[in-house]
Amino acid sequence: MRLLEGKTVLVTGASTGIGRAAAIGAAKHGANVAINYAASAEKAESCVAEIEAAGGRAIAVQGDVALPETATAFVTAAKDAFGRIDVMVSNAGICPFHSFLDMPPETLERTMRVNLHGAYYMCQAAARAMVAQGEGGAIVAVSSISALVGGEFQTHYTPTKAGVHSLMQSAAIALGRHGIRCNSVLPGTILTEINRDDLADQEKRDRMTARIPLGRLGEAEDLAGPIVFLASDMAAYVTGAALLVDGGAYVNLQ
Ligand SMILES: NC(=O)C1=CN([C@@H]2O[C@H](COP(=O)(O)OP(=O)(O)OC[C@H]3O[C@@H](n4cnc5c(N)ncnc54)[C@H](OP(=O)(O)O)[C@@H]3O)[C@@H](O)[C@H]2O)C=CC1
Ligand SMILES: C[C@H](O)[C@@H]1OC(=O)[C@H](O)[C@@H]1O
Repeated sequence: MRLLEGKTVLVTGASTGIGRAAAIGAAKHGANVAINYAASAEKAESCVAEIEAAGGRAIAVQGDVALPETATAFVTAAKDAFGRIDVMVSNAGICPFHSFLDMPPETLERTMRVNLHGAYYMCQAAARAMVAQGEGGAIVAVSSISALVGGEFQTHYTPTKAGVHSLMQSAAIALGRHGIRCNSVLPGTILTEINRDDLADQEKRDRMTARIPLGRLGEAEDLAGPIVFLASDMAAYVTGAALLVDGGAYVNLQ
């Protein structure tokens, strides 16, 4: 069964990793897909090419999500290309690992602007278009297990993920009357570009893996199904929810 047939799905940060897997997963379920990226034009175009090669339709739009104008331009481009907006997957994010006591203010501020402000602007722009359209919609934000637990070298990052989780809860209330559902996924540790250097430390990698009841770190594709589900009418009565996709890591205290 194709869960997103004829819908337009927008995905931020879809040149690589979770966003790319979500975009390709949505296209496999029949969606027309608009992807945003910041720097990786070739990878974004290869995502579009992969979708088109499988018979789908996709466009790539460059833009820094930290800027509010990127959100309006992205939503406008998607609407121009496909005629409507049904789903926003707010995924773009950065995690420049750094110790707390000497955190450079610019690293803190950039992480906040990309991860939290970027999600805010994108979800707001999509919601405005959905309200104007008058047929509801779905927003899925990629938060993190890090919304619930800390990280020594992520003191600038984990608050942004808690913020995204909270944003979906408040937006669910604000947008319920318009038939717009707002949910988040909370990935555990997923092998992508964002943690390639961090997980080059084999001892850390083994330690992280040992905590996971399902016995392995995640792959970007592990998020595609949960995101497509929350975006689809299968989740018609799900809003304000957060779905852990972590192989069981969070519940494994001892
Ligand atoms: N990997 C993990 O373990 C986990 C990841 N997450 C979250 O998943 C999301 C995706 O990360 P992941 O796939 O792992 O990492 P990747 O580094 O593979 O992907 C990040 C994506 O975000 C884009 N991006 C970065 N900065 C900007 C920006 N300013 N404007 C627009 N796009 C931007 C990148 O595009 P470009 O390359 O063009 O710059 C890229 O497409 C993030 O929000 C992250 O916090 C959550 C939990 C766990
Ligand atoms: C980038 C990290 O490896 C990753 O990001 C998250 O949100 C997870 O909690 C992991 O720490």
